[in-house]
Amino acid sequence: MIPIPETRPGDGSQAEADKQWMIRFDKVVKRFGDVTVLRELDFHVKPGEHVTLIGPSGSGKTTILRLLMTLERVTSGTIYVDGQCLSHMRRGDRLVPADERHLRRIRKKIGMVFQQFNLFPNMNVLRNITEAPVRALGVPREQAEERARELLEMVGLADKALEHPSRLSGGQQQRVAIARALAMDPEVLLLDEVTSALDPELVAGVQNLLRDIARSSNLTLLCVTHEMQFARDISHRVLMFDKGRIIEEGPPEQIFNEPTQQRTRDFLQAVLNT
Ligand SMILES: Nc1ncnc2c1ncn2[C@@H]1O[C@H](COP(=O)(O)OP(=O)(O)OP(=O)(O)O)[C@@H](O)[C@H]1O
Repeated sequence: MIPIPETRPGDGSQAEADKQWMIRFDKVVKRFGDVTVLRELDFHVKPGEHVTLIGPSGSGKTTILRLLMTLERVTSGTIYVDGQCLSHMRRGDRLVPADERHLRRIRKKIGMVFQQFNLFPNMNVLRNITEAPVRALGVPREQAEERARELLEMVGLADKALEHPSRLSGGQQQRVAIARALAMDPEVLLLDEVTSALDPELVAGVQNLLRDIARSSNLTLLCVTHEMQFARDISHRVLMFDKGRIIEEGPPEQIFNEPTQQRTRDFLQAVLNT
C-alpha cells in the first residue's frame, strides 16, 4: 500500500491552513428542488491522498464530483480546491463571486473520468487527448501530440492513435478517457464509476491500469465506485455515505473488515451479494 502523504507544513495562517487540503468541503448543502442531496457535508482530502466514496444509490456521491467540476453549484457552504474557493475569489481585500476565469484556473487542476467515457465521437483518439491541452492550456499541438503518444503507450493503446472511438471496445474507450484526463496534467483525478458501463471481461484491465496510476503518481484521487475490491486496493481512506452524510470513514481494512455502523454492514452485505 502507498504511504498516506504527510500534511504539508504550514505557517499557521488561514491561507496556509486551506492549503493543507487539496479538497475541502465545508458545511456543503446541495438541494435539487425540495430534495436535499447533501446535508452540511464536511470532509477533507490531503494532497496525494486516495479517497473512495461508497454508499447506496442516490446518496449523493456523484453530486460531490459534479460540484468539484463546477457542473453543479452548492446551495450553501463552501468548497475549496488547493486552497481556492469555488464560489468566491479575492479582489483586493474583498471577497466577490467567482468569475469564469477563476473557475477555469481551478478546473485545470482537476481531471475527471466518467462512467460513459464521454469521448468526442467525431475526433480520432489522438485528437480526443490533445484537444483540451491545446485549446484550454495553449500547449503547442506538436508537444501535446508527443505527450498524448506517451500516455497512449502507458494505457496500452499506442497503435490506436488514429482510430475513432466507435472502433474501440468500451475498455479501450475508457483507457483513452483516462489518458485524456491525464493529458491536462491534473493534480486531482475524479473517477466516477469508471468500470460500471463495461462488459465484465474488460473491467479488470481498466482497474489494473488505475491501480498502477494510483501507485505511481502523486495525484489526489477521489473515486466513486461500487467495486469494493477496487476501493480496497486503491484507497487510503473510504467514506461511507448515506442520505447525503458521511456515516463512517476510515482506512479500507477498517471499513470493509470491521465497520462500526449497522448501515455500513447492511450496505456491504448487499453489494457483496450482488
Ligand atoms: N440534476 C439533478 N436534478 C434533480 N435531481 C438530481 C440531479 N442530480 C442528481 N439528482 C438527485 O440527487 C440524488 C443523488 O444523486 P447522485 O447521483 O449524487 O447519487 P449517487 O450516490 O452518486 O448514486 P449512484 O450510486 O446511483 O450513482 C438522487 O436522488 C438524484 O436523483
